[in-house]
Amino acid sequence: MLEARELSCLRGERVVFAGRSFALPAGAALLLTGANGAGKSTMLRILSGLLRPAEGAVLWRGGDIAADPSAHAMRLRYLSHQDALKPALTVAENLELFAALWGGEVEPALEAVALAPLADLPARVLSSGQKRRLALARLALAPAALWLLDEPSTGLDAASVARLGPLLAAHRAAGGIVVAATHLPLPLPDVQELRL
Ligand SMILES: Nc1ncnc2c1ncn2[C@@H]1O[C@H](COP(=O)(O)OP(=O)(O)OP(=O)(O)O)[C@@H](O)[C@H]1O
Repeated sequence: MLEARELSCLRGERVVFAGRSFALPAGAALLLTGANGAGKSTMLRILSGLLRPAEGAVLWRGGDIAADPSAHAMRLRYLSHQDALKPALTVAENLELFAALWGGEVEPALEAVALAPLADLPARVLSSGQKRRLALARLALAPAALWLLDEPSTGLDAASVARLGPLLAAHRAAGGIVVAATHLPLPLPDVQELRL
């Protein structure tokens, strides 16, 4: 369903990676691993369609994602390094912004990341791990075929990492695909690895 075909990426004059290919069927998961600067975040940006590869193509169900970027944007959830929260809005209001775009219920999404008790706090007072959990709550709002996750568990305590397990499993059981860049273990069984 998601295919990377002979992807190469240049940053400035430097080749970050070249000739990388993989194919992921419905329900599959891929871990992007490698040293700092190896190109994990860059690969996620290419898979999201935000960055064009120097060579190669990303295909969804056999069609180049570059042919219809807005259709690709609609099918994905891209969680970058930044949590992209509005600090003055409450925890619930931050999620309502995304619910207005994608649909879904705010309360169960907050419960999925154990943030329901903090729903009325302004996002600016959250700890860094709580901010990450609020970003992750977007995944629980409404289904999307492709999750691209950049270091999803950074800053999370052990219980919060464990809570990612059922979220990821439910997404994959419904045919969703996950690609995650990480240095840390994730609760993601039956996962392929691409070392960059
Ligand atoms: N906008 C840019 N202009 C030039 N070089 C860039 C740019 N963005 C990233 N790079 C370079 O591309 C390479 C890959 O960066 P990337 O962020 O993808 O690495 P990473 O594997 O995610 O690293 P980390 O483990 O530190 O998060 C790095 O050498 C980085 O300096």
